[in-house]
Amino acid sequence: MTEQIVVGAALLAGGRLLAARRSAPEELAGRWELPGGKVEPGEAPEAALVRELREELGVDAEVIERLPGTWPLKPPYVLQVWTTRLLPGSGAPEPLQDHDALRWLGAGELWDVDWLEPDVPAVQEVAGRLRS
Ligand SMILES: Nc1nc2c([nH]c(=O)n2[C@H]2C[C@H](O)[C@@H](COP(=O)(O)OP(=O)(O)OP(=O)(O)O)O2)c(=O)[nH]1
Repeated sequence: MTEQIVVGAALLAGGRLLAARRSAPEELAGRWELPGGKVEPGEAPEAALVRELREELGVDAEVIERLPGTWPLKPPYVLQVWTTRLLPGSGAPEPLQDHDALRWLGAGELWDVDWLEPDVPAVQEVAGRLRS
């Protein structure tokens, strides 16, 4: 089966990471993730990220760089993560779609939320960057 990419955004601002709490489906609701979603056919992953951030959070963002790693989700999906930042003039993120809460987490707060398991290595990678 061909892998299908789910893109996740490590949205960074002022040394903090944005975490989003899923509102659906039932088995994922209440768990925290990096905002993002499925790449559409013919779409570049970076473009999918920008689109998903606009749809889900109402923000204008840009992609900075890919975090090393590809993490398995429910087949055929795999998670890949990019650091991103808000563009000047963007509004603040709001939980418009798929989420019912957002939190900006500082370096010492990254593990205060119940991340979906596949996100844990990505958040560890971000943790190293926020400390340095
Ligand atoms: N967006 C996102 N999804 C994640 C993460 N970690 C993780 O296990 N997932 C899972 C949850 C979902 O089963 C799947 C992504 O689906 P999604 O519902 O976010 O995708 P989408 O916005 O494109 O929605 P749809 O087209 O299916 O309605 O990957 C993560 O950090 N971000």
